[in-house]
This record gives sequence, structure tokens and C-alpha cells, in this order.
Amino acid sequence: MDTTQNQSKIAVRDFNFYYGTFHALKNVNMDIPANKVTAFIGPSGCGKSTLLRTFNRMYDLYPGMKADGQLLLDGKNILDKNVDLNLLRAKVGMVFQKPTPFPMSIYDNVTFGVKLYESLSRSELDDRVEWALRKAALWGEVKDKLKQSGNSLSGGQQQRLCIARAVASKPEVVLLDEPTSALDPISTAHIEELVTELKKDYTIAIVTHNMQQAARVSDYTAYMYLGELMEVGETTQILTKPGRKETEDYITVKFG
Ligand SMILES: Nc1ncnc2c1ncn2[C@@H]1O[C@H](COP(=O)(O)OP(=O)(O)OP(=O)(O)O)[C@@H](O)[C@H]1O
Repeated sequence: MDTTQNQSKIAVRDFNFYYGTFHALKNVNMDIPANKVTAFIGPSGCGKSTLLRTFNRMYDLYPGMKADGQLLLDGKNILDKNVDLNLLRAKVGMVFQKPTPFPMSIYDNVTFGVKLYESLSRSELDDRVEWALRKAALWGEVKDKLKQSGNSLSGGQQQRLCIARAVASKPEVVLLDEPTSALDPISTAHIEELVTELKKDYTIAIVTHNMQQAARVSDYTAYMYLGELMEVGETTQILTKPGRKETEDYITVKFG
């Protein structure tokens, strides 16, 4: 990938990841450019979600997992033992496949992470809630019912609420793990528009099984296979003229 014009936000260097004795990611090297969307594609089980989750060290939440190599966020290795994990997760937000609003009001969902890292006045919090919900293109639909439970929203609205929650603490990177796979086409279109909008302010990494989605939203695409990064490059090039046979076979089947 040509990173000379694009500043690398995350640099992955000689990175390996293990679930116990299972070697899930094998010597991965790549750059995730700032203020761009990088899509991760590849067959089920190839390690896309595993790689994404290492970018905010989600794996620290589970025993028996091990990583080596380097994951440099703005040049600093996030694998270092003395990294403040709360701060890291404030900088690198995550949205999961299934919408996961917390069992609390829409307002409290958005302020949840903010309150952990910042002490804002009530009016500052109100402003942040409006700002985040506007970013997530949800404000108009919920501004009159902020005290209602997040679970009262539709699936597509819930996912936008999760995006609002992720951006509310003003992260630098947003990780999206198949964010639209549980959504209808209209909600999917909403989220895709949002991803394009968000990259002005954030660096975005998205896992998707949908090649059309990768084509629509991403600038760069990484193809993974059996724990290896097979190739990475500009999305138009990877999807139309992949360098490797494995990528071509996968894309041909997926595009149908
Ligand atoms: N908690 C875990 N413990 C042990 N092995 C795991 C765990 N999570 C994932 N794996 C294994 O690691 C490999 C990569 O899984 P991962 O979920 O990252 O793949 P993926 O490409 O995101 O797949 P999918 O597209 O199906 O979501 C798989 O072989 C999977 O079985």
C-alpha cells in the first residue's frame, strides 16, 4: 500500500495472536491510514474480528490469549504492559455486529463512556449527547425521547445509538465489526453514509462480508485468509485487479 501520502494511524508490525495454542494471526504487517476507511474481508474464521479486536486490546478481557509483535498507534506500541487500557479504549472505540445498547436510557447510553473519562457539567453533557447523536444521524429521531430506554429503538436506530456511544468520547479510531449484518437495507444505507461522513474526523476500520459494502465505503481493503494477511491495497484495485489468486477466487464468489 502506498502510505507515503497517507499518514499511518495504526501500524501493524510482525504481529501474531494466539488463542491458547491456536495461532490465529500469523505475522501480520500493514498500515491503517488516518482519516480513511480500511475494510477487512475474507472467509469466515480467517481472523478479521480477531485483528480488529486487538486494536483496542479487547483480548485483555479474556484469559489464555497472547499477542506479540507491535501495534503502533501514532507510533506508540499499544501492546506495552504499561498502556492505560481505559484511555486506549477511549481513543479506539468499537461497534459490534449486533446492536448492544446498554439497559438504560438513550441519554445515559451516549454519556456512559464520556462519564468514565471526562467530568463534564450537565449542560456540557447535554451538548455532547446532541453532538454525538447528530454525528450518528439519530438526533432528529430521538431528541424528544432521550429518557426512553435504548432498547425501545428499532435495530437500525439501536446500531446508530451504539455509534453515537462510540463517538461520544471523541475517539480517534472507530472499529466496526460487521456493523450492518443484522440490519435491513435502509438502516444499512444509513450506517454506510455515516461511515463515509465519520472518516473526516476519525480513522475507521470495518470488518465486512459484503463486497459491495467494502466497495461503497472503504478506501483500502485488506484480504485475510487462514490467519494471514494475503494482500492490502486501494479498494478499487483489490476488488477489480487483486494481486493474488486466493483474493480473486474469494471476490468472484462473493460478487457472484
Ligand atoms: N475466543 C476464542 N477462542 C478460541 N478460538 C477462537 C476464539 N475466537 C475466535 N477463535 C478462532 O480464531 C479464528 C479467527 O476467528 P475470527 O472470529 O477472528 O474470524 P473472522 O474472520 O472474524 O470470522 P467471521 O467472518 O466468521 O466472523 C477462528 O478459527 C476461530 O475459530
